[in-house]
Amino acid sequence: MTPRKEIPIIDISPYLDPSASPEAKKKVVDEVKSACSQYGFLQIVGHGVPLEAQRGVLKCCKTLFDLPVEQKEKLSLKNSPSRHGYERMKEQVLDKKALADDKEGFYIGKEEEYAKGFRQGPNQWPTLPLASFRAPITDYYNHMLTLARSLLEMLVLGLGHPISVLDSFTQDPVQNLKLLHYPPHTSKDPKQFGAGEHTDFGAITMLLQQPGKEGLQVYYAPDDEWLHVPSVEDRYVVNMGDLVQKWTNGAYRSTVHRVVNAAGDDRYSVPCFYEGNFSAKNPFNPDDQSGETVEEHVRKKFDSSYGLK
Ligand SMILES: O=C(O)CCC(=O)C(=O)O
Ligand SMILES: [Fe+2]
Repeated sequence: MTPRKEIPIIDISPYLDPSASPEAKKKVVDEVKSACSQYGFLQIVGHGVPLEAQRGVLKCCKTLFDLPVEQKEKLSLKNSPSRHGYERMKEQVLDKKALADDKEGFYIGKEEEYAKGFRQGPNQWPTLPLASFRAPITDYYNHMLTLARSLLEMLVLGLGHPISVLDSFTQDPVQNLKLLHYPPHTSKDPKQFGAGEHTDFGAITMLLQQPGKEGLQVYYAPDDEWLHVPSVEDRYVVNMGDLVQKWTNGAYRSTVHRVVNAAGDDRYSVPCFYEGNFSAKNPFNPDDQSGETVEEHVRKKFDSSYGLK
């Protein structure tokens, strides 16, 4: 019997350690490259994000989603030109062949003073004490920016590019946290998912799951099977979005995945979507400047999943 496939688990700490040898760093880059080519997904440890920051953001999920629904509705993403804020239960349809997603969510981006456009504007903060929401969220957001930068470096190095190709792409980057709450499923309809089948829209996603609360499934085409991803404290799941697949001509894959809440009770998770500079075209290949910008691509997919325009 062939062993069951699993998403590779990679310790990236040698890459982050200034005193590690070039060989040790290259080994990490090679492992990341191989996971992105075969699965489009990896699990990472040794990532440098403090445990308190991870626990803090998961606690914010409970704090936010426990608020009365009227209070959450006041923060609807539909009120915000930048589309920050609250997604009510069953508001998003990630798979149009399935039922609406059995989840609620809350988007937080970089705090801007005024509305600049899609994904770039002020956040809609709930009325909660600074220390119980905005402060831990902001701290976590900044850790994600640092992690994204390191991951992107490994991705470009894996394809033989110098790190400098990232210079303009990582300038003023758009990045969004999404707090997610999956209640226990009440429907037994086989078309009901917590999150329907989809690929992520942007560049890379860094996903934090509530430890022990499983639900993420990744489609592995060679075996035509869904791989169940474990949920282990201090381990991130990283995946490539559509843009990276397009920019690398498929060398790194953007893989279909979905969520079925297997926890038996509430499940919280926090994906962080790193999109990069919104006017970028192809940071992996400066000669390929055809096609859409990051903003055009992400906006189209986002709007379609919420039935906006
Ligand atoms: O909650 C999860 O485990 C994954 C969520 C996801 O795939 C997404 O929000 O794009
Ligand atoms: Fe996703």
